[in-house]
Amino acid sequence: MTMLTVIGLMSGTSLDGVDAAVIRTDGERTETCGPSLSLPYEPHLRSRMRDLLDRSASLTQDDPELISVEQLITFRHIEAVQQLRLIIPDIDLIGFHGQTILHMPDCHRTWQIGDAVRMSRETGLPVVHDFRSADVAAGGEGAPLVPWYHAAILGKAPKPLAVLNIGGVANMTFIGADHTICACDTGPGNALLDDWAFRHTGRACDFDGQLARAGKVNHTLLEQMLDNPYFSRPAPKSLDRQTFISALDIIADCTPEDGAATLAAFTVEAVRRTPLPAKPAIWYICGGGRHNPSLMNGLRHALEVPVESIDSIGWDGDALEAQCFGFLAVRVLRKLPLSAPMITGTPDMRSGGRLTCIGLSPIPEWLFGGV
Ligand SMILES: Nc1ncnc2c1ncn2[C@@H]1O[C@H](COP(=O)(O)OP(=O)(O)OP(=O)(O)O)[C@@H](O)[C@H]1O
Ligand SMILES: CC(=O)N[C@H]1[C@@H]2OC[C@@H](O2)[C@@H](O)[C@@H]1O[C@H](C)C(=O)O
Repeated sequence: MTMLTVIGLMSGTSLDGVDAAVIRTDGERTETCGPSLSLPYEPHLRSRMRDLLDRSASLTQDDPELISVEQLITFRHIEAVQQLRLIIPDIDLIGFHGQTILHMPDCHRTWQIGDAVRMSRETGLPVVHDFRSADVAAGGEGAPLVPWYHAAILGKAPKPLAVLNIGGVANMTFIGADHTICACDTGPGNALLDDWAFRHTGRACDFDGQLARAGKVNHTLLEQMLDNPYFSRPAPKSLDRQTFISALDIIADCTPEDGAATLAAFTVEAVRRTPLPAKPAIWYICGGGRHNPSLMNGLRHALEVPVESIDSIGWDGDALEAQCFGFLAVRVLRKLPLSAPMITGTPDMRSGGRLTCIGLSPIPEWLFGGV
């Protein structure tokens, strides 16, 4: 199979910025991972994105604020591509996830913003995007999609294992001794903690878990948060960033420290309660939440098996999601599955994603000829 050099781009539910990574892959194997970077969104843009999330269910495509925010985040993604191309000029393809502003798989709706036409025009590269729509249209959860990548990169690691990505929302991939996969969103990741920290400290997150460490978990309020059928529902299942936003009301009267401790415990306890086919021998943690010692210590205590950063086995836990959307972009070109019953809950395996290619001349043979 032809190996392509791809830039993967992810703007996650933390709303913190764009993660971008170069990967050389054929959509089944990864030959090398190149440089990666993160470009933060400036605080005003973050707050405009938050406002959009609050009214996303009633937004229309022609909403002027939506269009304006979409252009700003697209511009930031283009900057990320330009910076990576200064290091690796020869790029074949871009995998552009965009920013999720709404995720309602029960209504067959999921919505990622990001202007793929502009991305293709300004970079002169083919762009794969809209990774989730075909899946929800087919009755799937539309997320998580990263298990394909976890399975590819951890093929040789001893099983059973689990990978936990702590982004705005947290999601896990379980890979059994027989290599079967089970995957789902576990519950909140950092998003609630970020919102709480911002409200009380003006900082974008509970930096190094300092607030949570200084507080006490309020177990009564924690149980109230966990009193939700989501946590006993079997996988596959997925979440919108805002699903558990009422937790912030539940802890409204807590001190900033106790509120943060209780939210960190919420993230951890949701992972502990996730129904799994077997107990993993080890959990590998990726995503920004692994930088928060309150979350990592909580997980180590709750899961009773080794809990390690995925960096400990040579992967960059901050770049993994961006690499994943580079990997998935090649799967889209090759029409390999993005959906599967055990991952997103579709009735069968199927491909997805869309290709946008503006003004490319000549069109490379591998693009439509099959890679
Ligand atoms: N030093 C740190 N201390 C505490 N939290 C941290 C630290 N560094 C990063 N984080 C957390 O990680 C978050 C960013 O994580 P990440 O980049 O994985 O999110 P994301 O890309 O939005 O993920 P997803 O797409 O999975 O939702 C920040 O919003 C913050 O909460
Ligand atoms: C709808 C959506 O954007 N979901 C994201 C989000 O962020 C984490 C979690 O919720 C996960 O389900 C997914 O992202 C990862 C990259 C995925 O699809 O695997």
